[in-house]
Amino acid sequence: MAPNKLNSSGNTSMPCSQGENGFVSSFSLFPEKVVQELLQSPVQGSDDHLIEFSEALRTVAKALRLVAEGKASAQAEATEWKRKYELERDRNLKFEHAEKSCIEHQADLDDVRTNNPAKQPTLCNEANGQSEKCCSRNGICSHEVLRDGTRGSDSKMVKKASFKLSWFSKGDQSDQYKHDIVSFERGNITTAERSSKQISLKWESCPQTVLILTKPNSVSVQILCAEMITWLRQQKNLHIYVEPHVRVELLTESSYFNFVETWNDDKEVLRLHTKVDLVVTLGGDGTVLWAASMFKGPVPPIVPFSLGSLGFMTPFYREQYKECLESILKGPISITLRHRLQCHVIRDAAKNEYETEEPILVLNEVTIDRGISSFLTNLECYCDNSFVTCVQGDGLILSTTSGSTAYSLAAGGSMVHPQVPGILFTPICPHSLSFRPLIFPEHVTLRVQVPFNSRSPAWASFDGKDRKQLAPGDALVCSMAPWPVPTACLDDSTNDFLRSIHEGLHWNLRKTQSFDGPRET
Ligand SMILES: NC(=O)c1ccc[n+]([C@@H]2O[C@H](COP(=O)([O-])OP(=O)(O)OC[C@H]3O[C@@H](n4cnc5c(N)ncnc54)[C@H](O)[C@@H]3O)[C@@H](O)[C@H]2O)c1
Ligand SMILES: Nc1ncnc2c1ncn2[C@@H]1O[C@H](COP(=O)(O)OP(=O)(O)OP(=O)(O)O)[C@@H](O)[C@H]1O
Repeated sequence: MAPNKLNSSGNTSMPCSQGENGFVSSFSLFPEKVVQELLQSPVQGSDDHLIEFSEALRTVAKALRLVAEGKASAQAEATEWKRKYELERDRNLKFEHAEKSCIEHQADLDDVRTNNPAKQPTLCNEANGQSEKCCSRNGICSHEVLRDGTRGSDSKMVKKASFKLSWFSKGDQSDQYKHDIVSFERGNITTAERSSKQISLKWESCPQTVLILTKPNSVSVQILCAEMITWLRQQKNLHIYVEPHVRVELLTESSYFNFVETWNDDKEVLRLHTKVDLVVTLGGDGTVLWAASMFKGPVPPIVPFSLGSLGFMTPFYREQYKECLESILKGPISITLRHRLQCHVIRDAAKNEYETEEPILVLNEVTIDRGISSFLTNLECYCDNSFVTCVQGDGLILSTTSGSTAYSLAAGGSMVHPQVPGILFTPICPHSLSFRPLIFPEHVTLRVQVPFNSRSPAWASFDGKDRKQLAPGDALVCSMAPWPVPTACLDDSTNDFLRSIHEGLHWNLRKTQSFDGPRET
């Protein structure tokens, strides 16, 4: 440390510094009297005195240095605390902001769900630089995935295509959404004019990436898949994704398919919705279910081609795949937003309701049944914490309206138009003469609990797969998922639905009574 210099008046200029936040002068650390004595006492001529004085100065300097160092570290600590505080404060501000916008967004969603016309959102679309309100609860926020561009196989940056969803009704030119809740004018409660709300998807930028999913172990499907990929690449210059095993099959056939892309692990599957503009399924209903199960969040529009057996949800014919795809890629597309159920298994050992296993999304239904046990199931059911009933029989089906024509139908449930938002509550062979199926509104949360006095465990299965055992005390909680599956219509939601129950299930098909016969008198 540099020796202290005497200033012009013989005073020692002691080290002191003004730090950025008011670091005090060193002198104020000592009693005024001592400092004055030190500074006033003139340096005596005698060596002893000089030595004594310089010793005293050294001691003071050391003390000051210690103080300064102590102050500095205290200062550094204070600065560090201040930095941490500012970081925490910024984080809290961000969180509050996010929470506030989430509350606003939820309010928007609630407004949408209560069909508040003033709040009808139109989907976001950053492609043309407009930042509009967020999408509806049942829509797909195309802007949410637009941010991620990806590199195509030719290493060109591929942006996700943007699109807009709108409601339109055939007769009415405007696509304004008509609110269909009751309105109250002059004391008369009336239901607003209902409009056929067919949902339409309009591309705002060209789709560039297609994922093709195929039913396994089918030669005819493999042949069509190779042909369709070749056409999409040569005529439309699209990026194509397939499942890993399909890419291996294609390359075995010809190295031409080297441009086809795939993924390496489940983490990449979770990001698929940020890359894929359109999904094409080649198979039956199970392939559509398989396609939906690959998306744990937003689902790109799905174009199901019928190459299965029944094909209830697969309206497109393989023979006209070129015309179909031309029209789909050009748009607009009539789509059916097929609601999904989000299921959580809550184990008895869980500490609280939020400690659940990974949520499972189903497009058809979740069933809770007796499995291989020969005993009746005994399931306690609640709707929003209100007791509903106790199911004693083979089990219970909680189904979407899309799944109303699947297992639920076989168990005696009603067939419901897939655009109707609701949850079907259908018992499987109930041992009771009075148990009729129910349909709940889409906003409820259903809970199925295995009571502790149940003679055997129950089993849950999701779209017919992934069976999980439910021990006494375990529960399954189910509610509407926020991400529906948008499937393209050949005509529109209603005509496609009617065609599938007529052609697929031969609903109410009977010989017509002959004209001749007794007459009314
Ligand atoms: N007793 C039954 O009817 C029964 C039993 C088990 C599963 N299923 C259904 O099978 C579905 C799984 O289908 P998969 O193809 O993976 O298995 P799968 O191959 O066993 O097909 C079962 C049948 O259900 C039909 N199906 C599937 N979803 C349908 C829907 N939404 N509407 C009308 N029919 C539909 C399929 O076309 C198929 O013919 C389950 O979600 C369940 O609904 C039905
Ligand atoms: N890409 C896939 N990977 C693995 N399994 C699949 C895939 N696609 C379909 N599956 C399964 O293969 C089975 C048969 O598929 P799918 O249901 O489409 O054909 P299908 O039964 O002949 O037709 P349908 O369901 O219309 O009667 C289903 O259980 C389905 O879950």
